[in-house]
Amino acid sequence: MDNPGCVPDISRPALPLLHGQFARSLSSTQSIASAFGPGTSTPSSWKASNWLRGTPDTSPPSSGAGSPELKPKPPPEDCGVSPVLESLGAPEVDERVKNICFVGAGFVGGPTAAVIAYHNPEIRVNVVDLNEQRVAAWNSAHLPIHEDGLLGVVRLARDGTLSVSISSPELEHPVELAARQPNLVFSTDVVRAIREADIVFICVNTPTKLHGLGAGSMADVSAIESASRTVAQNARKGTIIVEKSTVPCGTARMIQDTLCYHRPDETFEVLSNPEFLSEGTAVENLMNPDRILIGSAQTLSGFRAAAVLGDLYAAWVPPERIVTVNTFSSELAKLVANTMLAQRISSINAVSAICEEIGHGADVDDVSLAIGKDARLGPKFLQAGIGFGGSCFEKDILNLAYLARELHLDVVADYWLGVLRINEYQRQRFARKVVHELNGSLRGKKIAVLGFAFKDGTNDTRNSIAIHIIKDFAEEMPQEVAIFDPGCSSAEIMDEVRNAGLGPSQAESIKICSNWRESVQGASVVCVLTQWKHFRGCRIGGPQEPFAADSNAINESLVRVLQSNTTAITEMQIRGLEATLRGREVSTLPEDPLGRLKPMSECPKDCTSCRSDAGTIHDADAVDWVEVAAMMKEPRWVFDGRNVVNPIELQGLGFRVRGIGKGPWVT
Ligand SMILES: NC(=O)C1=CN([C@@H]2O[C@H](COP(=O)(O)OP(=O)(O)OC[C@H]3O[C@@H](n4cnc5c(N)ncnc54)[C@H](O)[C@@H]3O)[C@@H](O)[C@H]2O)C=CC1
Ligand SMILES: O=C(O)[C@H]1O[C@H](OP(=O)(O)OP(=O)(O)OC[C@H]2O[C@@H](n3ccc(=O)[nH]c3=O)[C@H](O)[C@@H]2O)[C@H](O)[C@@H](O)[C@@H]1O
Repeated sequence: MDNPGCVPDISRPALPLLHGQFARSLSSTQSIASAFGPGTSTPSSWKASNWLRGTPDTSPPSSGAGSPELKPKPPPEDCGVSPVLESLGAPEVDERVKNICFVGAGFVGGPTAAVIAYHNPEIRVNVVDLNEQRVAAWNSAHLPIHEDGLLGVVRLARDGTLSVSISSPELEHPVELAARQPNLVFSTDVVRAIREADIVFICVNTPTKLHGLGAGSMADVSAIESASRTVAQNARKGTIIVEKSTVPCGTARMIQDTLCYHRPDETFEVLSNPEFLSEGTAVENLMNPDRILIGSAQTLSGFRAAAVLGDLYAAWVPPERIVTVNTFSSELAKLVANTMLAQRISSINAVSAICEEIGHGADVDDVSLAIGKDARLGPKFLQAGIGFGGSCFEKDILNLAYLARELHLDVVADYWLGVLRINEYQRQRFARKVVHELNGSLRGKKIAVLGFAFKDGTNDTRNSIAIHIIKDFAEEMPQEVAIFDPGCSSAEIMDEVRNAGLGPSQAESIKICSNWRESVQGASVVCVLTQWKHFRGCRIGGPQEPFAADSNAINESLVRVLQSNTTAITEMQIRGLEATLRGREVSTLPEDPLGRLKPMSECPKDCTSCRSDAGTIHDADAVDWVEVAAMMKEPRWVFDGRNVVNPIELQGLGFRVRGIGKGPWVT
């Protein structure tokens, strides 16, 4: 289509052009100055990106709407992003981003929007979703996602705060912290939110395709297509579009095509800004990200858009952690990051199989410890277990392998698919060994399953390894499989069980318990399938983690800020202050030591979420293995699929314990 308004984008070649065209494009970390050749400075007459709608601006970079004076600056010399951002300048004050929109209020959209809103109090953040129930939950006291610290962040940005007076021995006199206005809004009004936005983040789901071409391996981008269409039809001129979802390489180009089709006379910048948070630690990851990756077209307006997006993050992320590359590299990097993390898990799980067979005390945890000390390998993601679950690793590996196949790189595709083969092998091995140790039959036996979520710290049950293992157990016709998970509601677990394709009699044997006692009572075997710390035991196990307060004194620079100008204080500084107070005042409410949060409105009397929350156990309900020993049938088998229990101590209590990668299974 003849489309003069569409900016040519060298970062979005069609797949067949990948090699040639990319080789000719700018190198990913090239600064804008070098793009114009040696000795050439950034031209002052370049066309500003459309969102600015004004005269080109070459002033120094903005300090971010939410952090006027206190942002860590200047960036170090080796910073990956600063040359680009510095050379581009910042928008005029009255042209700064005022309104952003997240399309998709899921595991990524909700928490990411909340943290951006939290750190940018002057920007209105609209989060929209087609799912009314989900939106209603985001507007209530019962968020649809259980993540440590999320409710506090959401309440603060969504409801605003009270003004508070702070007194402390370090301060000469009490200081007033002004009330904060609400700036986070959840709604189903997708069109309106898009119309009002300067930046639109697309955070919709991208599962693996289930039907038709590429079924079982290709990503289903229909939600991206639909969201992009709505954006293309409604976005204001010059709105920056950001793909936050994990997508196949080339999706930014597809979004750009949709925009060009609907708005042929206008230009829009499409950025890739993949998310790297892990569930269970989402708030911590968003507050302290290893990096923020921004992929843009390697054009002036592409760099400019990247700088505008980077500025949102610069409110709390140190500039050297904001990395800019081209769009395609960014899309690919996300798939590669997940694939390589999964590859590490499969590698250590492959080692665990060797340890189990080799005997002589070989222990996979010792191997992890030993190799993790090598700085080149590092200690993370070396925990052997029953395999990785969750909604992303498998689909992203399939996505990368599909790309390799499309490019006729079959050996490469097979290499990555090996990661999935080991994952499946690992969980099948676990289920088979349980049956084998129980004399080859589960008939008439009760199996207690502790843990259903795909990992601890989350209520996400999507693609959990547990359901596959439970299915294998159910096929052995046991008397009962009694599942307990401290983070998931019965309804969530039941949904997964229903979708697992079990026959009626197998499904009948499955029971979901509201506490661990119910699950282990009369069981012949306990299988630990999620690494919840509750399962380590309340009377045994490792030492309690110390309270993580950095310092017990309010540092001098904070005292200066508090005493001179509390309007300049950032949420990051208030967090530091709160951590200090928490360490000092153990009696104060831990989540809100300054008392800034507004009281929440009461739920209706018949609130079902209140009822199911009441059934959720907390730290006080850690499993008591001494009690378990008295409740189980002998010989009291424990199969620890996550290596969370202390086998020596449990053996001392009369259990027969089998862990992952710990010596021969058959004694
Ligand atoms: N779950 C995770 O921990 C991570 C996920 N990702 C990626 O982020 C993306 C989103 O993942 P999740 O948040 O887990 O998915 P999700 O399924 O929890 O949320 C997606 C939301 O988008 C909504 N939606 C779909 N189409 C829409 C439309 N046209 N308009 C408005 N709303 C629409 C759905 O109703 C749903 O609530 C995926 O690509 C995923 O791979 C990336 C990093 C971490
Ligand atoms: O794109 C995504 O969705 C996200 O996928 C993963 O995050 P997540 O799946 O939430 O959780 P992980 O902590 O990575 O755990 C995934 C699975 O691997 C398992 N795992 C993890 C680490 C380990 O050492 N061993 C191990 O078996 C976990 O139990 C879990 O089942 C990545 O860690 C995130 O960086 C990424 O953003």
